[in-house]
Amino acid sequence: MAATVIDGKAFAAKVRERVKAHVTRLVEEHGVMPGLAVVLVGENPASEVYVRSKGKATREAGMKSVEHKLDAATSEADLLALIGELNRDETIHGILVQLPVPDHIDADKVLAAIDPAKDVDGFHISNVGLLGTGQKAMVPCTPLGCLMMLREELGSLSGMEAVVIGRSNIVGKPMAQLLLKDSCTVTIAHSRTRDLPGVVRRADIVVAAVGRPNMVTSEWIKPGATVIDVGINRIEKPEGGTRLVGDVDYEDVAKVAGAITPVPGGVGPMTIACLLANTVTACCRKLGLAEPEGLTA
Ligand SMILES: Nc1nc(=O)c2c([nH]1)NC[C@@H]1CN(c3ccc(C(=O)N[C@@H](CCC(=O)O)C(=O)O)cc3)C=[N+]21
Ligand SMILES: [Mg+2]
Repeated sequence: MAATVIDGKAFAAKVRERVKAHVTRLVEEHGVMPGLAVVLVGENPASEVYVRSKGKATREAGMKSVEHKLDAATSEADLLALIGELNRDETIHGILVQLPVPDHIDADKVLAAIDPAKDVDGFHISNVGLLGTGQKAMVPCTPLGCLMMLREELGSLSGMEAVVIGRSNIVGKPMAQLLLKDSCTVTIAHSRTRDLPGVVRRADIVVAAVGRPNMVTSEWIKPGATVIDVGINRIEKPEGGTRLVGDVDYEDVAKVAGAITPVPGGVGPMTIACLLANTVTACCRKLGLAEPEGLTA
């Protein structure tokens, strides 16, 4: 039986509608328009595409969108000064500094300078610590989007075996925390894991976030498992040009999985929807309002 395709694009559209409804309420009942600032340092064509689509999605949701494009030679001090201004700006509820930043800038220092309450990426150590101790945090957008899709597809995740492939601070580790919070038995596997296929074969839920095109194949997958593909790899096509593929060999894995996310059209659109969701959440928290329904973990 062929796997169910988890339509991230369609689900993201639903989340964005929810975001829009909350934004309308915030504007009409509280006179506050949530604002998101995205900061991009240097020229990277892929990053510029993401920044543009984030800005467009933000405006479509009825929110304020501010983009700061800084020269690649911008000093760390100037970037920190801009973050300070955005921290103090009452019209800005969310701040995202697009990663990676150029080598002469210390990313950890930059992330630590963002007001944790405005840290819509959830990368500040204070949010990392809050999430890790089960407290109210800002949750990183990609793992949050993956969790929303898993809950939508599977209902309760309680007791399930989850294997996260990849141990990055932006996906693997926070993903594992969220799955643990939903009472999964969680394994974080990575490049040094012995018998990676054998470990992944135990999983009811597989989240692949390694950055290796088509690495996960059908022999790794327990029949019926739910597979979330976080990879976004641009590869050369034999006939010229490039195409986007995930970390999962989609055609192959779809033959045995119960459900699978495509690339593109899976995790990517959900990441952007969750960025908007986090901006609304940050705004609601600042105003002392209840957590916005359907937008948090
Ligand atoms: N501080 C920070 N936060 C981020 O969240 C962040 C970042 N830095 N740096 C770059 C990555 C990348 N990223 C993506 C978001 C959406 C898609 C997306 O919507 N992708 C579409 C396809 C887009 C295309 O065709 O290129 C899809 O998967 O369907 C992709 C990638 C967020 N990132
Ligand atoms: Mg790794």
